[in-house]
Amino acid sequence: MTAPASAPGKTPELLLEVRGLLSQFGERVIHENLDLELERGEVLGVVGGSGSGKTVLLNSIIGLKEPEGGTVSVLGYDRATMTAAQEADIERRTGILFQQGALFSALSVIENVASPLVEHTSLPKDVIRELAEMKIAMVGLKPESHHLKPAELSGGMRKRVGLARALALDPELLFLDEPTAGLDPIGAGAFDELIRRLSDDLGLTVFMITHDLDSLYAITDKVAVVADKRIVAKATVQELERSDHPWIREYFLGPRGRAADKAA
Ligand SMILES: Nc1ncnc2c1ncn2[C@@H]1O[C@H](COP(=O)(O)OP(=O)(O)OP(=O)(O)O)[C@@H](O)[C@H]1O
Repeated sequence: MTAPASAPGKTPELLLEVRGLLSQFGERVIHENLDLELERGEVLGVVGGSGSGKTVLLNSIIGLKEPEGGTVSVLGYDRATMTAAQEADIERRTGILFQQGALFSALSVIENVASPLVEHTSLPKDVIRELAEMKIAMVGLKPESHHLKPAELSGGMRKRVGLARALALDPELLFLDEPTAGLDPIGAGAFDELIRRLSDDLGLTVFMITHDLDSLYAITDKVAVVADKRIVAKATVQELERSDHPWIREYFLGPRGRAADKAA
């Protein structure tokens, strides 16, 4: 069992605060009045139907999409008013694992993992190399992988390299976009375990978009549900199983949901 995200009686520290988010593409409204909070130490799963706006939400949080309304604060900085130095601070203190890994295809595994250290620190080359080697070991890859190029890796290995790179700068906040998509159930289970262990050992706060019910049961503290253009619920999976919302009921109490519950 993991410790609760915040001690009782203590005001939780919010690493992420989204208020009244409005997201649009032309006339098309994706989010309206969306609120979401993430406390330090929390592992949050983000679910929702296909096209419900999970990736657009992630992009609004990490600064890839400008919101049409509302506020987005990351690590206490308001995205709309932050300075370039504050934005760089966020970049240093957050890690992102994109769905396809987004590795540099021309670079080797170790060069990919080292790239944030090269960009954001002035550490000597040998120290950068050592730190990158450490992160690669941390995600369970062998030294033999160091010189391989992304095209020479399996899907699961590519995800691990992406995770090692996301962890390169020892982030406080980690964003994962469908980390187990495309992995077989055993590979996905191992990846879930890895993320939970890293979050427990390093005190990482995690925002994880997923379709994977097993992941939700295995590693999240809470799950936020994107539906009806907003977050309709943020609760534990056990609480969500008792929800009246039709999409949540179908998702958690349909045949797939029941199987994941049993396996957990
Ligand atoms: N650049 C864009 N221009 C226009 N519409 C977009 C753009 N990006 C996303 N959308 C629309 O926004 C909606 C939400 O997309 P989003 O990718 O966030 O969904 P999602 O919940 O992540 O879906 P999935 O689970 O299938 O990945 C979709 O209807 C999509 O077509």
